[in-house]
Order: sequence, then C-alpha cells, then structure tokens
Amino acid sequence: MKTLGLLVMAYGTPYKPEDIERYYTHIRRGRKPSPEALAELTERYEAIGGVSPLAQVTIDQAEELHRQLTEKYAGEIEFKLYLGLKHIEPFVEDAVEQMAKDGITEAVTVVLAPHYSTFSIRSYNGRAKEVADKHGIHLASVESWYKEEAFIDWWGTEIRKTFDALPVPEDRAVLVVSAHSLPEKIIANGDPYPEQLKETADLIAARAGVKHMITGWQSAGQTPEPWLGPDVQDLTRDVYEAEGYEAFVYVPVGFVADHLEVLFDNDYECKVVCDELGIHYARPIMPNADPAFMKAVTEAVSKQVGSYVK
Ligand SMILES: CC1=C(CCC(=O)O)c2cc3nc(cc4[nH]c(cc5[nH]c(cc1n2)c(C)c5CCC(=O)O)c(CCC(=O)O)c4C)C(CCC(=O)O)=C3C
Ligand SMILES: [Fe+2]
Repeated sequence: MKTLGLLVMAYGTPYKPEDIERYYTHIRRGRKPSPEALAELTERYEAIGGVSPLAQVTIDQAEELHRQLTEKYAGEIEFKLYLGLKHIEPFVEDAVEQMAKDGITEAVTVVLAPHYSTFSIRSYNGRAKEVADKHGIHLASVESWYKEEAFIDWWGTEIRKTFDALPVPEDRAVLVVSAHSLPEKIIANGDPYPEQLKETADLIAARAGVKHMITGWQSAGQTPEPWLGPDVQDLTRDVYEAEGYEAFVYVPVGFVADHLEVLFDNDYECKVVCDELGIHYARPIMPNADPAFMKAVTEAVSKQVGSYVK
C-alpha cells in the first residue's frame, strides 16, 4: 500500500486569550499591534465567547477529510494527516518538518478556504513548498475548490432552507454573498479572487433558486491602502435604500467555519445595520465538518491524488 502525506492547512486562531497578542503579531508579519488594536481585537473575541470555535472546527474538518479519503482509497493508499496553520502553532512549516521526520516523500495539500488568491492560497502553498523542497518532499496542491459540485450543492441547499424560513415574501429578500476583503492592488496583479467570488455567487444563487443576489466584501483590514469593496455593511444600506428589500441573507462563502469574521462581522456588525434599518437579518449555518460539505474537499484532493496513482 502506498503512503501519502495529507497536509491540511488553515488560518489558525488563538487557543486562549493570552495567545491573542502573539497571534496578532504574526498576522502583522512580526510587528506588535498597538495596545488599542490589541484591546479592540480582544474585545471582539470576548464578544464571541472569549476564544473562537475555529481551533476545534479545523481539527474536525481535517479528521473528516482524512476519514473520507481513507475510505475512498481503502486498500490502495494510506493517508498520514498533518495540520499546518498560517498564524499559530502547529505552523505550516512545523507540519512539513514533521512529514520529513516521518519519512514522507509524497503528499497532497489543501487549504481550508475555497478561493484562490495570491494573499491566501499562494502564501500557504509557498510556505509549505519552501520546507518541502529542502527535504525533497513532493507536494501536489489543490489551488481552489469552490467549483466542486458538493460545495455548490451544500450552499444551495442551506440557502434554500434559509429563504424558505424567512418571515417576508421571498421576492422582498436579497442574498448577500461575500468573502474576506483583500487589498485592492491584487486586481492590478491579475488575481482571480474577485472573479471566483462572482462565479461562486452565480452558481449558488442559481442552485438555491434565489432571484435577488449581490456580492460584497467583509472584514477588511484597518490600513490606509484601498481594500476591495463594497463592504457588506455599506452595501446593506445602499441596496436597502435603492431596492427596499425587507430581508438580507448573508452568506460568507469565502469562509468554511464558525469563527470571528462570521460570528462578529456578520452576526453582530451586519445585524446592527439591519436592526437600524428595521429589516430582517438571516444567515445559513456554516459548513464546519459536515461530511456533505467536506466531500467537496475530498473530491478536490482526489484530483491531486491522481497525480501519484494511475
Ligand atoms: C483572505 C483571508 C481569509 C480567508 C482565507 C483563509 O482562511 O486563509 C482570512 C481568514 C481569517 N482571518 C482570521 C483572523 C484575522 N485576520 C486578520 C487580518 C487579515 N486577514 C486577511 C486575510 C484573510 N483572512 C488579511 C489580508 C488581513 C490583514 C493583515 C494585515 O494587517 O496586513 C486579523 C487581524 C485583525 C483584523 O484585521 O481583524 C485577524 C484576527 C481568521 C480566524 C478567525 C478566528 O479566530 O475565529 C480567519 C479564518
Ligand atoms: Fe484574516
């Protein structure tokens, strides 16, 4: 039986409040945040219960993916699971070092984020490859997986459920599809990220049979440079003013788990705007480790497994 490393990469989150400062410093590429910025981030984590559920969800997702691949390739391939995080231990580099120690020479890799961008996926893959090259480990990496049938199906189903439960006629509701904003300069460099969000939005709105759909960006950084817009909060005000929809259904498809950006930026910040406008706020559940959703990742990884076996 063939052995393949399975490197699952994800953003990472502070495990406890004391981790917030070093985590934030890592996100800022080694620059410590100001006491004000640190206090502000700590408050946001406090608002969602002190720490994020993300740490456990990431582990559950990785284990579910490993389970599905093990079942799919039973008797043919043994997958050895490694978790590598972007901003906290176990770091991506630690995971690849461990692979080398374990004698792994071939691996498949995937990031638990569906869209490709130079800021996100390329940076994860670049960090993994740098260490892998040092040890002569070959990596076959998934670059995006938002077009997988199971991904579109899962969101289509959940969006339909949410629309069916709205307290207003469906024609008075709008779907707001979003991803994490990135600095606008990515567009000049030909980054496919904005196009991938639009494509995703069209596919899931069609699958859910939703008539009114808009796309926007959320959770932009607090830096002077321009970020991709419109921001979902501004968008809510503008679209409400123009169209008068009575319900806004937020679907942060760039994310895959219950975490700060969803539980705070959507469930608190967007809801505040909706409350102010006197309109209904709704959001489908997040996928987390739902096997029906993780099937999308399994399918995407399988295409990379195909580069090692006939
Ligand atoms: C593209 C993208 C994804 C999606 C793809 C992927 O998943 O990789 C993502 C996910 C996440 N981002 C997360 C957390 C944070 N991201 C930050 C800051 C930033 N993110 C950025 C980009 C992304 N981020 C960028 C360009 C910055 C500015 C950095 C700078 O300053 O140059 C900050 C700093 C404070 C703030 O800006 O809010 C925090 C706390 C969490 C964990 C939440 C939890 O713990 O529950 C998750 C899943
Ligand atoms: Fe982030």
